Amino acid sequence: METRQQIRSQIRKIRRNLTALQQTQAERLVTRQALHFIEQHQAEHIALYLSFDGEISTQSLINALWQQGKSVYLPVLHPFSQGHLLFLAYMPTTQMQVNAFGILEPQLDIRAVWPSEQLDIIFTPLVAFDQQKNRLGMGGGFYDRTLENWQQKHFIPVGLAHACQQVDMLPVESWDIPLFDILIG
Ligand SMILES: Nc1nc2c(c(=O)[nH]1)N(C=O)[C@@H](CNc1ccc(C(=O)N[C@@H](CCC(=O)O)C(=O)O)cc1)CN2
Ligand SMILES: Nc1ncnc2c1ncn2[C@@H]1O[C@H](COP(=O)(O)OP(=O)(O)OP(=O)(O)O)[C@@H](O)[C@H]1O
Repeated sequence: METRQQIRSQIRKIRRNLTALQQTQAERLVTRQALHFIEQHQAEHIALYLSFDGEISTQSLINALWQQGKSVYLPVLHPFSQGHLLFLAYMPTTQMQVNAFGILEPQLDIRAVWPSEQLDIIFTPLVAFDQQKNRLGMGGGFYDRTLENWQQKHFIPVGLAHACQQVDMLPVESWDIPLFDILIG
């Protein structure tokens, strides 16, 4: 069995090599599915992420949600609680900055912090997933911590991924949290 680190680097490489056309088509497919999922669940407060490293793009989904008047949130690396995320409101006017991983995130503003318990859906990035909806991320454990015991919380965690990110079986660790669903572009 391959190690988590081997799977990460393999899939990240494949993902980075998707063509612009493949990326655009996947974005269109996943946006349609996500809008349908949001409508089904009557979700109003929705956490997304800004794509990097070949991740399926969330840009057209975010634009559609803004048009519908939904509230969109993005993850921000917690300033002192290492390995934890905060979720901040994201609007077209939000001031952005580049974080330690080179990903754009809202500038920390206490007034924009939204408790994860009050989110309806958390759409998560992921590197690899399997049929059991196990999720392998970038390796920081950020979403594992956020999603801990999600069944007892209000929000639903849903992964967004390219089809090429699916693997037969992920080696699972005790802290890994299976997702409610994964939408494949
Ligand atoms: N778009 C997006 N945003 C996200 C995540 C994500 O996976 N995707 N995260 C999900 O958790 C958090 C950031 N987690 C990350 C963890 C590791 C690396 C990373 O690139 N690590 C480098 C080496 C480490 C370094 O540069 O210090 C690498 O593996 O090449 C990036 C993001 C929060 N925001
Ligand atoms: N709920 C948790 N509580 C404490 N530590 C955790 C928790 N979840 C994960 N960790 C720690 O975080 C580290 C990274 O975990 P893992 O490799 O599963 O991250 P990942 O799922 O790939 O990343 P991410 O969730 O950020 O996308 C592990 O060393 C693990 O010990």
